Amino acid sequence: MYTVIIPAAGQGKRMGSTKNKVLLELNGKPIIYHTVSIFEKDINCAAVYLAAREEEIAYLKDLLKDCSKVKGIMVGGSERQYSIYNVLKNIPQCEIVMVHDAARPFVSHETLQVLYDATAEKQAVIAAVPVKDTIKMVSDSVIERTLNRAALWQVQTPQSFDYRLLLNAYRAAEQDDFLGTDDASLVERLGESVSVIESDYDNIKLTTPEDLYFAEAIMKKRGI
Ligand SMILES: Nc1ccn([C@@H]2O[C@H](COP(=O)(O)OP(=O)(O)OP(=O)(O)O)[C@@H](O)[C@H]2O)c(=O)n1
Ligand SMILES: C[C@](O)(CO)[C@H](O)COP(=O)(O)O
Repeated sequence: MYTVIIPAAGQGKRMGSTKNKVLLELNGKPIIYHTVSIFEKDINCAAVYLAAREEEIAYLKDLLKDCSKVKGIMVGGSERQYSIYNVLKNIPQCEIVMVHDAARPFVSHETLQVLYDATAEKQAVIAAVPVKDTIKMVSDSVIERTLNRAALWQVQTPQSFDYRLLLNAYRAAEQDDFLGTDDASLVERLGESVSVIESDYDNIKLTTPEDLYFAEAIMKKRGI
């Protein structure tokens, strides 16, 4: 069984909304509700912990009161990494811990199962998809070089780890004042190997307003 940490304490600045984007509704329910519901239904998930903005904790507790796997909602920090760390260091010890963005409400049960099985063998495994576009490094509007697309993956969450390894990685990042944009990068800098499993292109992060159109399309396709 695994524990999942769901960071939900962002602001959604790039979404341009007046409220935290994970509280915006899709099909009559807040995005965070859709995300938590996936883990509530996942047979291998034992416990769900959320990082939330202090002023939204009471609302989330009420919204998620029927989700029996939600064991705690803790206050987040000013950066995604700080939000996750605050939860990670306050949850009961477990074997496998996953981190999944509240803003990714379309992760599939198949991806969760593949990640879970892989983490039994490897200590760090993340969901990702092969990059579809050609990616170039640009400096001052001039191309420096074209990267080898065959080696590029666009990383997502869930990111799944041996609990001790992730805790050590977060502690080391704090000590070194390192701020990463995902959890794997904290483990990578310890020199530990992180594996990738192929997820799917529906597992988008709702980041900018146009992502809401894609979300509508994904829900329509799934008959939600
Ligand atoms: N201080 C923060 C920042 C982000 N997150 C969470 O981390 C996930 C991924 O972050 P992102 O998509 O960047 O969300 P925001 O930080 O809200 O977006 P923006 O950067 O546009 O403000 C989201 O579920 C978000 O709620 C968090 O828990 N604490
Ligand atoms: C963890 C993540 O979802 C992987 O794509 C992403 O890096 C979150 O970063 P953001 O900078 O908060 O969008």
